[in-house]
Amino acid sequence: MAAAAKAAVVLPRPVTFVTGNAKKLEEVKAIIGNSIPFKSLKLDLPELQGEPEDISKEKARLAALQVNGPVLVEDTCLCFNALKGLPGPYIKWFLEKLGHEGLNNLLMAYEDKSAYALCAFSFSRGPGAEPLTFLGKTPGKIVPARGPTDFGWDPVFQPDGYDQTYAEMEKEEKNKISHRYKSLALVKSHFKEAGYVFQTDDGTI
Ligand SMILES: O=c1[nH]cnc2c1ncn2[C@@H]1O[C@H](COP(=O)(O)OP(=O)(O)O)[C@@H](O)[C@H]1O
Ligand SMILES: [Mg+2]
Repeated sequence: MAAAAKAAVVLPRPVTFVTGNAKKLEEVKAIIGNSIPFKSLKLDLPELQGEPEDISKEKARLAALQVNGPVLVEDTCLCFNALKGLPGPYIKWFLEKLGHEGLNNLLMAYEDKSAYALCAFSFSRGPGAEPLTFLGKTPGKIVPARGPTDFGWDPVFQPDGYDQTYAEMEKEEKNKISHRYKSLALVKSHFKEAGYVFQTDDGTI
């Protein structure tokens, strides 16, 4: 006989994906599709300093309190191996201040141009619940900017095994190999395994 079924965890409403970044939202929509019922909320949450996983978890705790329900948040790092993982979680400010050329210049003194993109999604079932974190990592290298400049450091990151930068790739192609795709694949399997049940607004399940 099969093991006794676990009681389903009922979530009071769809998961809210909290982000202030429209481009991230676009990718998350494309990758998640209909597999997880979610809506989005545009909110730029403060970020703790520290390790990527801890930053993401803390963001989820804050978001769950603000939304008063289940939330999904993410934090993305771009880590240069020659710089022992920096800029990492601080890439947003490095990019803002230095631009694509400045990011390349940071590596001028090093032969090693390798880097990795790291995405940390965290899911919290609600206020007070310990968030779960899912990490997705895509290795590549830092190159002089090529391609459209509409999303962050996409033009300077060339994933291993490709001649194109993230920016030059078709969106569907990026979404099949990206750090965000890999992290969301783990989120999706977690949802599948946990078998969450979503309560709709009118109280029915
Ligand atoms: O997949 C990506 N490609 C290129 N740039 C990205 C990607 N994901 C995030 N970024 C950029 O990297 C930085 C990561 O910062 P963070 O994850 O804190 O973003 P957010 O605060 O805008 O949500 C931001 O500048 C963001 O625009
Ligand atoms: Mg960040």
